[in-house]
Amino acid sequence: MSFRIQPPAPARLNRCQLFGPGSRPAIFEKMAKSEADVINLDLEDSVAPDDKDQARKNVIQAIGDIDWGDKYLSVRINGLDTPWWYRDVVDLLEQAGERLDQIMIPKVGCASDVYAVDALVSAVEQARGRSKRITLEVIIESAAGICHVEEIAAGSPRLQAMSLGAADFAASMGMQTTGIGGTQENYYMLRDGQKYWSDPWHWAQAAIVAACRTHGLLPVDGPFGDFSDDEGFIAQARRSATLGMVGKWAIHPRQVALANQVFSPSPEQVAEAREILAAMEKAKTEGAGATVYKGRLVDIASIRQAEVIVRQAEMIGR
Ligand SMILES: CC(C)(COP(=O)(O)OP(=O)(O)OC[C@H]1O[C@@H](n2cnc3c(N)ncnc32)[C@H](O)[C@@H]1OP(=O)(O)O)[C@@H](O)C(=O)NCCC(=O)NCCSC(=O)C[C@H](O)C(=O)O
Ligand SMILES: [Mg+2]
Repeated sequence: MSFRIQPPAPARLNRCQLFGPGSRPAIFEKMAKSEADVINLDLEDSVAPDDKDQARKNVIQAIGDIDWGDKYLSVRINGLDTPWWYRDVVDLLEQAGERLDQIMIPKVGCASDVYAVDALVSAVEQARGRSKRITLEVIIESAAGICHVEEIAAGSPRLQAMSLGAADFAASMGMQTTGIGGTQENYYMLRDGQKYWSDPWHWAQAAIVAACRTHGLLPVDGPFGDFSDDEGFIAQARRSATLGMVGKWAIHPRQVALANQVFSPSPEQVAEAREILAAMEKAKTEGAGATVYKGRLVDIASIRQAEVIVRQAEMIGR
């Protein structure tokens, strides 16, 4: 281990982030009643330009009016290349109540983007005497974003989470795709005439997970566009969970339960992790740093792996 100890990510559940357009207030109550851990009210790409001002007003009102329970409440502002983002930040922090937890910044390309929003948030918080410190989440969804992912992850002490936005990422990279996330028809290896599909999102996800883990942030997988394809969503989510991501976006309510299921360790996984910890505890009393569990080696690194799963289980009360 480096002399610098890896900081822990915020200890809160982030298995599913349910999105809804700020221009569609009729669904806000339904979002609040969902099983999602995080709610993202959107002012960005799901809102048409002519609706931006009204969407902002809807969101500000809903933050105060709706009972959001114990959900982490986040608002996605417009990108820093638009004329709307500063007004989003200022109006949210001047007019929305203290129930707001987080601002999500889309299309972040460098650490200065995070700095700019942090500076504005800090000024308005101070001027208005807001007592709750707003946290930030960023979306990596451009070539610049992935190139600068580590400096972005270190960009502000307010940062708690980082998501991959597969749609804008694909566009920025010039990828020949139209589907949002999941298997891409033309991304395959050929052997003996058989196609073996690979995962074009893998490397970007791994880069995001590494940057997040280095700086104590929650790495999150973004949208899966085909909300009629439950199996495809689950497969994508399982790959993300295996790589170390803690959750995934839902762009339709039917995806919420799927994400919660994948990003909650199964009873079998939890039992096995606890058995490994017990086996290592016994090995320790016998003066050993390694032992055999179900015919395979477990050692001190296995303790750290098992602890990841036990920590997840404890957060969901298992
Ligand atoms: C995708 C949708 C437009 C579909 O809406 P709709 O046609 O109303 O769906 P259904 O008829 O199947 O709805 C069934 C019931 O569920 C309610 N509903 C719909 N959506 C939501 C929601 N998001 N949260 C809660 N409840 C919802 C309907 O009202 C129906 O209720 P009832 O009549 O009582 O049965 C819509 O789901 C939607 O707008 N989704 C969110 C889109 C969004 O926010 N997109 C932005 C995030 S993705 C992105 O930006 C890309 C990313 O940045 C990247 O680059 O990758
Ligand atoms: Mg996007």
